[in-house]
Amino acid sequence: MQVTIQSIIPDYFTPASSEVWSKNFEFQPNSKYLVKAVSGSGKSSLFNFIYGLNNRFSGSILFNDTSITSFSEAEWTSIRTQKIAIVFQGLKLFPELTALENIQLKNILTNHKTEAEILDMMSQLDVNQLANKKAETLSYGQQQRIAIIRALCQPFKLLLLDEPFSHIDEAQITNAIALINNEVTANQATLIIASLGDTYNIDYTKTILL
Ligand SMILES: Nc1ncnc2c1ncn2[C@@H]1O[C@H](COP(=O)(O)OP(=O)(O)OP(=O)(O)O)[C@@H](O)[C@H]1O
Repeated sequence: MQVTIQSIIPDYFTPASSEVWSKNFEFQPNSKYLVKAVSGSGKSSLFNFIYGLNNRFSGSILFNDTSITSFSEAEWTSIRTQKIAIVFQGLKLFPELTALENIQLKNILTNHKTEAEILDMMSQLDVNQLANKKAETLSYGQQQRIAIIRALCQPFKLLLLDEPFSHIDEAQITNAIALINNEVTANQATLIIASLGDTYNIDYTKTILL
């Protein structure tokens, strides 16, 4: 999916000069981007704009050739189930649900992965033994790995990851990147990772500064 941003500026803060704010930029289909941002430069805002959770900006965002302001709530629901997957900086897991129940939330709607496939993904990230534990009982790094797997258990053409590895050790980051790369390729999707500084070992099409 092509995502075009045209002269976007948040309504509620004045960003510093960057390669994104106030500029025109196209995130191309089947491409990988690192968005490097210092804290407070607005990367969570950018992701919330693209995900349709926050419309407090001027300028335009287009998916392929369609402005996102034209989407109805029903269309956004469909987009968030079928087209865009996300790992929020704050993860947004449901604390009372188990790890597996959290992962299944969108998968149940789309039948994208079998339970065996999900458990295999969990074992690749060494969280399979946590499947039946409530999310609130897991460490933050374990929750991050659950949130990553949840994002991968739906169809998507765009995967947004907001500091997804901040509490994960090197070995598990390597495993997570392998899993993410596989699923991005299988879905023929665009990947956008936001990071405060780490670049990770990913074959980016482009790194942009926010
Ligand atoms: N809903 C809001 N209303 C008003 N100001 C906001 C709102 N959300 C964010 N801001 C402000 O906008 C700026 C960017 O916030 P944002 O969370 O997008 O940055 P960020 O780069 O993701 O930050 P961090 O990496 O520290 O989480 C900050 O100055 C923040 O205080």
